[in-house]
Amino acid sequence: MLPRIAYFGPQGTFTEQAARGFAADSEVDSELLPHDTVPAALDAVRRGEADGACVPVENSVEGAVPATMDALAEGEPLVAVAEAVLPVRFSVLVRPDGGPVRTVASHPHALAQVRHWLAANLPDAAVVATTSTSAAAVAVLRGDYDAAVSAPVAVRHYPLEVLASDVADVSDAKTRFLLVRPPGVVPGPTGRDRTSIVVTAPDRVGVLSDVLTELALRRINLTRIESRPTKGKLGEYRFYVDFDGHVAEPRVGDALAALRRHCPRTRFLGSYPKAVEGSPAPAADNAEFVAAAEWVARIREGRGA
Ligand SMILES: O=C(O)C(=O)Cc1ccccc1
Repeated sequence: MLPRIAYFGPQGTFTEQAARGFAADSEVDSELLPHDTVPAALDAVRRGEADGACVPVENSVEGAVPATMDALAEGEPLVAVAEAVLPVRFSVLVRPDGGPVRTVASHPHALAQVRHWLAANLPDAAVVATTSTSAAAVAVLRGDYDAAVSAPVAVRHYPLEVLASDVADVSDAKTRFLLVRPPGVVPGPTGRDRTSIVVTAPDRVGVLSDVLTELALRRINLTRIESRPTKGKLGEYRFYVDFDGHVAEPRVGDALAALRRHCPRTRFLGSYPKAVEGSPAPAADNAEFVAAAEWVARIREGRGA
């Protein structure tokens, strides 16, 4: 389906593992193209150099990945067609000839997830943020830092040694990744789908409540809401909203139309199968929406009351 998949790299990131999973599910052999930042991976798709991009979107311990959220809300629209959830446990990598560990580098999300481990095991090491976990491994190889908190696969790509493996303050931490591509025909509903949108709320009383009420009225289960500043006016926010259901379902379509009336700056970020079983499948209530729409149609056609 997507012959060229850009991903947040370089080689050996957790995102590469997720991209490999998406590639394995594809009917075609996909080429995986590493990019050093999330915006660079997304821009490769916008420029037509890749057919899709795999990016991290949120983590069960650290929350949203802001770089992904901002880059999906701005620029040419991209739409998610699949998600993956991976367990996240880290390896701490050092140079084989390395001496004492004075500096430890990694992606801020990784560092936040091993804070206790670092305090207990490398209390004197200075902590340095890098663009990704594997960028940290590359920097250690170069001699910039002494240790990298990396994905376990990174050691297959870089000649480093494992100082510690299976490192995580929270043992069942998970990260969610999206596969996005330019807008096209939305893959059909599976009965266990998620829809993602980003809403820029006008500055007026009750607007967020209006948005959430449109979902609640239709018994649509909200699965995530995050706010980020628009970077324009102080106090102006975007809301990233995920909920159960698919745009093809009447009640989801109704809700989206109603939301858009409250917030004309609403962007559709995709309807795609959920990677994890969560709340009940939303299909059960669609029949009510279809029956109600048919009733109105009959009235309009003079066939009922
Ligand atoms: O840097 C990586 O390896 C990523 O893919 C981002 C990330 C960082 C920390 C946990 C999960 C994903």
